[in-house]
Amino acid sequence: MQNLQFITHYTEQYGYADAARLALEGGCRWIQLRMKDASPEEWMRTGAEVEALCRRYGATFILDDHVEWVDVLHADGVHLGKSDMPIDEARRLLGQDRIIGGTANTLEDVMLHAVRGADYIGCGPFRFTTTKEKLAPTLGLEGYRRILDGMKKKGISLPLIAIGGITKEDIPALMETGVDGIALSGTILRAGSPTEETRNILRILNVQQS
Ligand SMILES: Cc1ncc(COP(=O)(O)OP(=O)(O)O)c(N)n1
Ligand SMILES: Cc1ncsc1CCOP(=O)(O)O
Ligand SMILES: [Mg+2]
Repeated sequence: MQNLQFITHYTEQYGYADAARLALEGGCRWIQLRMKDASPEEWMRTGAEVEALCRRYGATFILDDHVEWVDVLHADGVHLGKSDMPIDEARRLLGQDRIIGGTANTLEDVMLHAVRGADYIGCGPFRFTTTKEKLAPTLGLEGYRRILDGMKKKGISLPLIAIGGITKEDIPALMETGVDGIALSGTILRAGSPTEETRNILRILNVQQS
């Protein structure tokens, strides 16, 4: 599993597919297409575009929320939160070969996802972010330490990626907590060059993991 997931977000400067392309050009190989409030037509059009980009770069392509479009858009999987389809139901529909990620804010969330058959956990938010509305309580570094320690004690070894308001400067300390990777949107999209920023972030991540 990759240690950097880029999550699309619409900005004045970049559309969803442009954002994905910039992250891919910078070396990211795990893209989540997240388009809150997009119409089914936009999902089909942009989803096809991002799928083609991911294939060209050999990247993993997952959808936010929409289990029903994983097959249609030839996605590799889906990311599901608390108000989305339960992971065990998605697993029954998608089979063992698709990737299913689950959102967690507590150890209890992680335990439920583990029992229901998630492949990885998106755990956060690390800190406040404007990219998502209705945020769960922020975790900070201590929150990740606590959850990872609980997972160890329970014998849960699912990959856990940190998410929410993460900046480049946060990466060393976050990786020190033992998380397996990070998911980013704003930090990459706000950079002068999202492609160069992605490259720099991957460099920091890979130094941390070597
Ligand atoms: C990697 C990752 N982690 C968490 C989330 C949040 O998912 P969810 O709680 O369903 O919220 P929305 O993204 O659907 O607004 C995520 N998308 N990706
Ligand atoms: C989708 C999501 N879930 C929790 S925080 C978040 C947004 C992450 O984006 P950013 O890196 O811009 O804070
Ligand atoms: Mg969701």
